[in-house]
Order: sequence, then C-alpha cells, then structure tokens
Amino acid sequence: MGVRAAVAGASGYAGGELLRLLLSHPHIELGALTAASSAGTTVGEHHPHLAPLADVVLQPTTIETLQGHDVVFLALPHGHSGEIAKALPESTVVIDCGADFRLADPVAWKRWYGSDHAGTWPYGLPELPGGREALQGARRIAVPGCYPTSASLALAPAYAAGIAGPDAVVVAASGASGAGKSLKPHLLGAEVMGSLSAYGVGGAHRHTPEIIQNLSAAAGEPVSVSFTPVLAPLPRGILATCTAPAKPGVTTERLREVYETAYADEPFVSVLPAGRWPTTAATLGANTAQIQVALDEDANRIVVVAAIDNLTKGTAGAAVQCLNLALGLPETTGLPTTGVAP
Ligand SMILES: NC(=O)C1=CN([C@@H]2O[C@H](COP(=O)(O)OP(=O)(O)OC[C@H]3O[C@@H](n4cnc5c(N)ncnc54)[C@H](OP(=O)(O)O)[C@@H]3O)[C@@H](O)[C@H]2O)C=CC1
Ligand SMILES: CC(=O)N[C@@H](CCC(=O)OP(=O)(O)O)C(=O)O
Repeated sequence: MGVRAAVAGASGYAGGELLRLLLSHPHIELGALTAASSAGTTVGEHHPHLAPLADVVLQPTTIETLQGHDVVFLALPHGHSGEIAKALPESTVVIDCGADFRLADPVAWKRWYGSDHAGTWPYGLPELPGGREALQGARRIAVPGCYPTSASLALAPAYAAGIAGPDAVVVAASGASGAGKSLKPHLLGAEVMGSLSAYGVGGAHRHTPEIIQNLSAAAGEPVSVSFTPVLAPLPRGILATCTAPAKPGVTTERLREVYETAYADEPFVSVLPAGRWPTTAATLGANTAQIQVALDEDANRIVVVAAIDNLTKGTAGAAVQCLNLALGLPETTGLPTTGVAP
C-alpha cells in the first residue's frame, strides 16, 4: 500500500520526529513537507539527523500544498488546524498533534485556551478503555498532549478497575523539547541546564482538563486532578509520578494484577517487573511507555510512575500509531520499541 503523507510544521520538533518515524514506515511515501517562516529552507537545516531528507525544500503551509495527500499530519501551534482540516476532503486522514480537537467540553476549551472551540475528534490514545475502537477507520484524529499521555497511561487502569478514589495528584518532569523549538528566554541552555523548575503550579497548566477528561472517562465519574509540571534539564523525556487514594481492600497484589491485566496485550506499554522503576532514558526514541506501581500503605495511596519520550509516544509515535489504526494496518507498523542507550 502506498500512502502519500504530508507533514505541516516539518521544521519543528514534533514535525522532525514525525519525519524520522515516517522514513522507516513501509507504507508511507512522503509528499509535501511544510513550514511557516522556514519555508524555502531545507529539512537538513532544521534536522541534521534526517540525512535522507537533507536537501528537501520546505514549502509554505497552505491548503494547496497540503491537498492531494492520503494523510496530512499537522504539527503546528494551536489554533491553525481547524481551518486546514475544513478545507481538506473528508476522505483525507488528518492527524493533529496540537490541542485544538482534544477536549470534548467547549466550556473547558474556552476557559483554558481562550478561543472558540473548533470541535472534538477521536482521541489518539488507543490504550485508554475503548480508545482503540474510536480510532479504527477514523479520518480525523487528535493526538494527546504529552503530559496527558503519561498521566493517563499511569492512572486510567486504576480508575477503570474501580480501585482508585477520585482525587489524583500528578507531578511530571519533562525535557525542554516539550516546549517546541521557538526561542523562549526561560528555555535558554544556561537557564535549563543544571536545574529543575516547576511551572504552571496550582492547577494552572492547560493539560489539566485533558487529564481530567481521560481519568473521569476511565472512572465513569468525575475525577479531580492536581497537576504540577516540572521542567527538567533533558532534551526529551517525561517522568510522571501519579498518585490516587486506594479504595478499601486494595492490596499490592491486586494493584499489580490490575496493571498487568490492563497492559498484557499492549505492544507499547510495559509494566516493569517488581522492583524496577521507569526511566526516561529507556524510552528515548521509542514509542514505548514504561510503568511501575506501588501501594503506599501508610498514605493509603496508589503510586504509579510512567516514563515516555514526549516526542515519540508523547506526540509523533502516537500520531503514527493512530495512522496505522485509521488505515487498518497492524498498529505497530513502522514504530520502534527499542530506545537509544546509554
Ligand atoms: N514538543 C512536544 O513534545 C509536543 C508538541 N505537541 C504539539 O505539536 C505541535 C508542534 O509542536 P512543536 O513541534 O513542539 O513546535 P515547534 O515550535 O518546534 O514547531 C512548530 C512548527 O509549526 C510551524 N509554525 C509556526 N507558526 C506557524 C504558523 N503561524 N502557521 C503555520 N505553521 C507555523 C513552525 O514553522 P517555522 O519553522 O517556519 O516557524 C514549525 O514547523 C504543537 O501544537 C504542540 O503543542 C504535542 C505534544 C508534545
Ligand atoms: C516542557 C514544556 O514546556 N512542555 C509543554 C508541553 C507541550 C505539549 O505537550 O503540548 P501541547 O501544547 O500540544 O498541548 C508545555 O508545558 O507547554
């Protein structure tokens, strides 16, 4: 099967990771690769690690350049996807790495993003309860935010199994590529290196409603989430430490059983053997998530630690996994499960 794919936002971090993965996908032929201010420059100027595309010239992001493809990946800042998707045929698979179509509640969208709600598309986290079915054959897909991916993979099984109370706490450290490549003074090397800093503290980060949406759907009742993101001196990777009250009678054995059952058949999510803890390093460049669980009996809380690469399972890998489901291909096609170490 020859699937012609365009990537809008190809000069950015998410776009670059999409290109890296799509180059190894056996069914994909790359078509238009587009950018905004970088149009006219070559892929090699932005992504020196993508040797086969070094001399390919980036085109402007317009409806015209994106038309005529089977698949269009959008790796653009929020707010640009709706107009583009409307102008593309319904038969084109459009996969949005931005936030525009992730939230189901227009009121929540307006509160957190300040603009009118563009709509809601099938949500690109197949590992959530019922998530895979919603993506099979879909023609519009919203790729989750990177923090919500880690937090939802960590806590959704406990909520779906009814073993966690409705007050979750998520503290997640992310590498600086999570913020995109555009110049931000607080993300200069000298500011990020050698320091960890919390931001969006006090329930102020826009990923909070997305995590709430996912965990509440898994629980079948409202779940409150206190989310604190932390900027870490790493290029890539998220380590999310997530806790929730343990319901009466939950034991360590039951907790492990819930997670091992939930992820037994998942190709990209591993529950590590007891005693081993997830590391971001082990997921670098892989479309994988590593999970470990513990019961804190004194605090009566379930503790789940999840590690992902924010650009792979947290964005571009998830986008390709969703594409495979949309096209009816084996879900693992073209996706690495091995990382890069040390
Ligand atoms: N980085 C991450 O870990 C994650 C990112 N995402 C989402 O993916 C999307 C891309 O993020 P990321 O790659 O990190 O961001 P970058 O800032 O690294 O890249 C943004 C891309 O969008 C292009 N662009 C910028 N402004 C416009 C515009 N006005 N119109 C059209 N194109 C424009 C840029 O082109 P140019 O070079 O010409 O400026 C560049 O190609 C965002 O929505 C982000 O939220 C989602 C999950 C995780
Ligand atoms: C370290 C860092 O800055 N991370 C980003 C996460 C961005 C992301 O996942 O994406 P969306 O913008 O697509 O929701 C942040 O906190 O804004």
